[in-house]
Amino acid sequence: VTHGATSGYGYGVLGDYKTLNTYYYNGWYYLYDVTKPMNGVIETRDANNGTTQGGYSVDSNNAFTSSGQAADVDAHKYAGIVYDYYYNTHNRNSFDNAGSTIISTVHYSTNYNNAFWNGNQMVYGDGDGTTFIALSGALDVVAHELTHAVTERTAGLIYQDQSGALNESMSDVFGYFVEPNDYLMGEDVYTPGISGDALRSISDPTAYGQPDHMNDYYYTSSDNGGVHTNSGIPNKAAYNTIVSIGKTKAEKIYYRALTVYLTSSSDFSDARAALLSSTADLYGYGTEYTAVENAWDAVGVY
Ligand SMILES: CCC(=O)Oc1c(C)cccc1C(=O)O
Ligand SMILES: [Ca+2]
Ligand SMILES: [Zn+2]
Repeated sequence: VTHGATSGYGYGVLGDYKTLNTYYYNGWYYLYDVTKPMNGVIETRDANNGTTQGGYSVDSNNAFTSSGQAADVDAHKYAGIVYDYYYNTHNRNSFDNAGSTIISTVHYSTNYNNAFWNGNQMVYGDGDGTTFIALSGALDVVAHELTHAVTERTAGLIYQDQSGALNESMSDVFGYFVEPNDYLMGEDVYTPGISGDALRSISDPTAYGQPDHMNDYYYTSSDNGGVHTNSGIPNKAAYNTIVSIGKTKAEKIYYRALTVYLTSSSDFSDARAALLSSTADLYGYGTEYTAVENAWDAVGVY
């Protein structure tokens, strides 16, 4: 065969075996997934500890089994899982709902305890080995980053103060919806030497220094007005909503709020209103509506 879709495999950041959608071309196998509907493509690249986009992640025998390939394996696999979540659950075709290619770059810089969406692609550091290991090794982190892209193309929540904290919260909340086995964020790649901890918790934001009530809103000029701190307040409201109406209904109202009602300057009170409008649209003014009111009352947002 000259070129085309192939099935490979590899080991992820935690040493776990996984199959991969790859592409054979001219003697090399690429982390390039063409199996998605509507021609959605997922491609994974390797910066090789530089700070450029890097070149395609390739392998000579379709077995991505070296330690240096683990971050590539997970970035690729998990981007595919997040694509599938948005398509299967919300009928959204990639972050722009137009099938744009989802690009990830791993091994960005050195000892880089960070992951981000740069406006065009996801970028993952390797961590310093103490605070983080390679950040693409956590599905909720990948979902968090790709949700920044979805938010950017929908509500466009400005990354500052309350709209910025909402931006962060949407990424954490969809990180939960994609990986609903716990209410923690980043636990799989955070502090390898400490078990049971996480970057954040949506069930108890205060466990990691975040407020869970407006009375404790953190006014600061750093971190774009504390967007990674104040996200605890809408995160707690989301947790309250999930516990009372269940994940299936909660993810529908959150997706509708993000894509229909929220705008770039929405604040926490606007988020409450957007979620109530979404709930009314989908389920009426019954128990679900009351549950969302109670969820936001409990965090002091009206
Ligand atoms: C859960 C993923 C996450 O929070 O990634 C970030 C990290 C690790 C550092 C700085 C910013 C971010 C982010 O994506 O907001
Ligand atoms: Ca998690
Ligand atoms: Zn974020």
